[in-house]
Amino acid sequence: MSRHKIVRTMNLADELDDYDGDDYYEEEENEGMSQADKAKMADGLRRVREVIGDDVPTITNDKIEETLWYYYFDVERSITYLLMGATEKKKQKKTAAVDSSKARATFWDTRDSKYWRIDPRNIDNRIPPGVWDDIPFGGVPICRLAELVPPPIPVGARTTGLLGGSGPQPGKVSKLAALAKARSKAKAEKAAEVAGNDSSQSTTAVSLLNRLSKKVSTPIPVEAPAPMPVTPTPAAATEYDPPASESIPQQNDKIPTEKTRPNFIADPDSTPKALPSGFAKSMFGRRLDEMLLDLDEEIADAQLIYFSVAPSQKAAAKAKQGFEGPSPDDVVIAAQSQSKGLNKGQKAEKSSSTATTSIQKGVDGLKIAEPPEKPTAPKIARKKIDVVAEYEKSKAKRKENANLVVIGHVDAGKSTLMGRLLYDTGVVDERTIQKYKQEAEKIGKSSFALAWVLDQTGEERARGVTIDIAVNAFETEKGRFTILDAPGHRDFIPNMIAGAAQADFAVLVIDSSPGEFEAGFNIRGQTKEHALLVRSMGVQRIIVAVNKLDLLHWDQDRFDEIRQQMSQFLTTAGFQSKNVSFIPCSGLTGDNIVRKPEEGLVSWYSGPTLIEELETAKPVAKAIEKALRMTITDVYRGGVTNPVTISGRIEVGNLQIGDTIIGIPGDEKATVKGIEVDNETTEWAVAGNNVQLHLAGIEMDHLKIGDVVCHADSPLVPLKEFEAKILAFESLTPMMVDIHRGRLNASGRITKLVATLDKGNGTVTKKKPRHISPGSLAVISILVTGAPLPLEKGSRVVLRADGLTVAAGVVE
Ligand SMILES: Nc1nc2c(ncn2[C@@H]2O[C@H](COP(=O)(O)OP(=O)(O)OP(=O)(O)O)[C@@H](O)[C@H]2O)c(=O)[nH]1
Repeated sequence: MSRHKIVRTMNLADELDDYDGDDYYEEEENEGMSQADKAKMADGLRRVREVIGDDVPTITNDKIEETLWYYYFDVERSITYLLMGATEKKKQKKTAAVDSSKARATFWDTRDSKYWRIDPRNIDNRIPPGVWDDIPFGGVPICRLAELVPPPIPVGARTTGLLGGSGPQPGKVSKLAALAKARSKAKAEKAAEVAGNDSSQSTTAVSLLNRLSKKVSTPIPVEAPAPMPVTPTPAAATEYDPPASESIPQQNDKIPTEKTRPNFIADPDSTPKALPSGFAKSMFGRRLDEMLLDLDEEIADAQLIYFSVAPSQKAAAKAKQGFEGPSPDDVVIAAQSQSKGLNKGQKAEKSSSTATTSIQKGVDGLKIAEPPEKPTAPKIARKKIDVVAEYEKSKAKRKENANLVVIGHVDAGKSTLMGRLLYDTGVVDERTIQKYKQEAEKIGKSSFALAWVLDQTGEERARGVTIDIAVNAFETEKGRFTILDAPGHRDFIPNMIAGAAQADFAVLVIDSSPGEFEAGFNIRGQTKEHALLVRSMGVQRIIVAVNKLDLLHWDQDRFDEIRQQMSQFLTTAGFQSKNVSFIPCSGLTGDNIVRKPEEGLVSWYSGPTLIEELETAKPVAKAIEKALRMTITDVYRGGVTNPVTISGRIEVGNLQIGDTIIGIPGDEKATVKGIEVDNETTEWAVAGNNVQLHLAGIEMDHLKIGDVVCHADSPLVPLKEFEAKILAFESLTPMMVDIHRGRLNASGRITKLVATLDKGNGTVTKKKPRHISPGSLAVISILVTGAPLPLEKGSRVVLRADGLTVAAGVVE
């Protein structure tokens, strides 16, 4: 079954329930050699020795272990490499050539080992025959080696789910969020059960009946006890406050009011005695009271409440005992009022003086916890840097960062292609790929080894499907790129929207194999939906990677056919043809990604590789002098010295250390005490930078994913109702919609269809249309059903309904 078919047929709820997602991380976190690794190493060493023997002097145990480690304990490859190395050495002695290990050592020296990624043996063509036969990886030209940065902190949704933002999140939640919620609820319930949660036992009818029915196995003849008059005790009325569901009032019953509610505990003799329900009678009959006496008190008490019958004397007496004397709260309140009275010079009443003394004693030992003080913003010097001028000066020195979102239909090969890009640029090393390959093989998904570079969570790997945006970065001689690998599956489109909201340009991956391009391109496919969405989110430049051409023996006709159909569609979707390009490639084999193709494709294609095309795609100039706007993608503790750190991409404006900021819709201010751009500390940052801000004077709880960071003196004003210019993907009428802004989504309603517009010049073609047809440009009015959303003129929004993207556009 193809992977997307598996996805379609699987029950996500079950999958989520079954999966214990952290397996993959556990191993990652283990920096040293684990016991399992040690065992594998010992076994590998033994097996290599069995084949090679002990008589090759250059092959030491250390060498074998090093090789096994490098090939992730693959004995066969290690043997091939070691034997080839020995042969090489002999040759080198004769020719006095450079010692390969020396060359390797030099390479190591010149680079920070942390960033060392490329095996030089791939570069100088000394690859042992057969080593890579079944792995089409490697072969990175030396000119492509780049100084590489570790990926930035992954976006918050990896840990926090789809929703974020301050304030309530009313209305519908996405399917994934709902599943996650259900899963945690189930877990919590399970935990409560295990812990023997008394309160749930006493109020849960089912569990109670289960317990009772275990104790009472034989039915008992029915005879109802005589009804008792209700004698309410108003003084202690609040001690019993049954939930509405506990007793169903009979037709002539008066619903007990606050004053008339009975006091079971204070006076057992005056306890109201109602008739047991029919169900109770049939279960327990006349012996109901006696049975209650026999049961343990805890069950008896619960039974008392559930069946609304008289309490057992024993249970009531015990309960009464427990409530004799003042409660701890009473003690505190009495002491407080007494001390207040004393402060005012009032004399304490003589009759209560004894009690007061004992209360006072008790109070002396008590302390009322003060609410934690809000951290005060320390004075952080603001250097009054002219950020715009500094940015202009630094432009020549700095490599520009571009965010690229990778989009396309499910299974088009997005993650594999990006894994390949990261591998061939050296961000991911050979050993990691080998490890992924072996692990993927174990679960029958060996072709996903490269995709696992991006698909890091257990869920994603187990299912072979990208769920959330993965963030990675790589650098070339000309630029720095942040990859946002978006999920292709339609269930995870909200995550894809979050990625598109931060992108400068898009790489649209197309599976060129027969039937697959068509599946993605049809009305239910994601190729069109993704392309429309990114354009609606403001992305102007799109690179179409016509992928998996290796499966078609680099068929030029197929490439031309796809190019022709896609060009037509992308132009109608609003992309200018100068901003659209097509790259034939294979993520799996690596042809035309970083490495120029050597055969097949080369017979008819001489254009740029994907990476060359990326280097030409300059991000659009940002408004760095305008008011600061940055959507928070993560909030976390950045260490002891940085208790509150946020990350995100500055969309507009600039900021510097010492600035006072506010996260809208929250109202707490904070001071910026440190800034990191692409993991380097800096004093200022501008629009387009992916930043981490270390904050002072605020607590974590006051900032949420999805909040918009502004300068405190120019905050955004959240909107409850707004007009938006949108492109309709589906037919629109006044209807309920989910409003997506980046990673946030909230429920709303289209209240008015204001007008349809001419696509060419934006003039009004019809006022107050009765509906808006798919493909039309229109202005509509939207009401947010919950709390106002952090939106303003120019904010990009996407509207979804019933799992479909129905429109996208810009707030007017
Ligand atoms: N032959 C061939 N197979 C490929 C190529 N690229 C990807 N695949 C295979 O296609 C399958 C799906 O690849 P992924 O990279 O997971 O696809 P994806 O688009 O990221 O999937 P989602 O994120 O779940 O939508 C895997 O089995 C890959 O090995 C390619 O260029 N050639």
